[in-house]
Amino acid sequence: MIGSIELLFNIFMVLIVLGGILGYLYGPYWRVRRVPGPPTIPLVGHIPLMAKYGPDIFSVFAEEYGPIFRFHIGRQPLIIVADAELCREVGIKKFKDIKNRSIPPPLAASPLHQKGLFLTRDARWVTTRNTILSVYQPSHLANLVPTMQSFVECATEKLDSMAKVEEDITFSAISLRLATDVIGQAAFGVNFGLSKPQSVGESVEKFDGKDNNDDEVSDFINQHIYSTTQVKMDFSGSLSIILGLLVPILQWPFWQMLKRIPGTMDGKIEHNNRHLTSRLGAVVEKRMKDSRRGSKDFLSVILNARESGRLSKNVFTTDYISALAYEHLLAGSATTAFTLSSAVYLVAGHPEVEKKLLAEIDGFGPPDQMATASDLQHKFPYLDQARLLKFQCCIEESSSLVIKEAMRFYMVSPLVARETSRDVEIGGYILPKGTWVWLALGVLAKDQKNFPEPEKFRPERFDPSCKEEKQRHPYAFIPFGLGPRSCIGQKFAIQEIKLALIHLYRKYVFRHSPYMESPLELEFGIVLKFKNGVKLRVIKRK
Ligand code: HEM
Repeated sequence: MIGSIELLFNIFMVLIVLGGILGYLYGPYWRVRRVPGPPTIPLVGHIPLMAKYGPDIFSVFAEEYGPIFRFHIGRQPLIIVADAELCREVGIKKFKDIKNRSIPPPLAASPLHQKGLFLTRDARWVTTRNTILSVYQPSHLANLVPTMQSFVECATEKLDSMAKVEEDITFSAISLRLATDVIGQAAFGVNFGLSKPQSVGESVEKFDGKDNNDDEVSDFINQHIYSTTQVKMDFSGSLSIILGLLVPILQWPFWQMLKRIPGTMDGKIEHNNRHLTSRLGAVVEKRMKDSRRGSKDFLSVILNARESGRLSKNVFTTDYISALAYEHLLAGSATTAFTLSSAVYLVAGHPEVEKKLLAEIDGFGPPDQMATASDLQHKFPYLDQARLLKFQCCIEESSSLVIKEAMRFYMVSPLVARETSRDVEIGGYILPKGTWVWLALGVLAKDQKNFPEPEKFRPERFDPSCKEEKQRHPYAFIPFGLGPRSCIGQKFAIQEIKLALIHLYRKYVFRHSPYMESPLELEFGIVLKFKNGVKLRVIKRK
């Protein structure tokens, strides 16, 4: 009798444990099961498809399942929104119920990444965003033009000699160095010196307060690159990240264990991020002690606000400030560099676009005349359509036909993550609190309803006087996201890219390298990048 009670008890316990496991694995799916979606492989979901096809897979699923569908990263369902009007609903109309971002598994164990603006939530996000917004006001950005311009000149100084020897340049590497330097100066007030430090303005400071030692700088940049490239959404990441994708509950304990084991990928990531954090901490502390820091860079603006008593010192602790400054480096370098490289690559393959662009840039004035912020806005209709956009209330950012089309063609950030903070209805489905809702900006940009012949590079499709542009949904093209949570660095990035393009095309034109693959191969981590870089031949203009 006692034996059978024990047996029953054991069976009951096993059932409870099994029920718990099943509930844990299938609970998230169950809550959104009414949203259509492709069949999934238990445990792994659609991760293999993402690894194989990258974000293009979302266009295929959008055709099959409609504008809102389920996609599974391991056990975690993502509700993918692939329609301009529904994106407006998520990003703007229902913003108050969907204002935070979900934390993707690769970042779940990284305090460095989680303390930035991107992943902060609710009240902390509001305070932080409001504090740093001043750095992105037009007047502040206009003051940055000479700094950006001098970095552009330094970064492209060697092109003359490259043109003479007719060798390939890896343009994507040049643009990454340029974008990193620009954001280093604007965010930290530090010249990393990647684009040749000696000729850049007087505000140059030494990295970490030490001599501007090349090894120090390249170490820092390598750590930065390592830290960003480890953020992966497939099975090529560290063991704790893979567990985070499959069974998130195990990520934290495994991370705690694995990070202590030298030689493991987790150990390397921890070692790298610890160094990075301590370097950033050193920069922050040095600036804290500097009574004459001014308010030119982002770091100083936050420190000034903190000291003025406008911000709670508990909110802006050193580690949060370091994370914010670091995030700027992260968010501002790879994205801007990718966009600049894709624009130059695409123009190199389209002589008719190049011809128009050159005519406009040559018409601006003598080669040594530097464009001001106002020139950038008003004097480059093909490159810059600010004048025309003034009347378009829906697209708040002025940007160029060429840049816009390049951003549409290769959308660097094809997915934007959000999370519901209460039950909310989207597209006819009730999404419970805590649902991960991801906006598929990349799918919108290739939707032929809004962009006929989407595989053609045609900047004129953005001309405000053309039928295509007039008929397009106002939120069909949102490479910087939308609503209150849209990209804070949008104007900063566009200003830098415009300055770079004007400077480059005044002196050079570019052709595809015969050694480069066609079409370009892309890789997707958290943002898109070129798998093998962008290799070009540079030709000096007469
Ligand atoms: C071509 C360049 C860039 C692209 C395509 C881009 C794209 C994006 C996108 C799509 C988002 C998410 C928006 C949303 O959720 O609606 C975002 C957010 C963000 N970006 Fe950018 N970005 C670029 C450059 C920059 C630069 C230069 C900076 C910094 C100087 C920056 C800083 C940020 C930050 C801090 C956020 C989070 C904003 C928040 O949550 O309040 N980005 N970006």
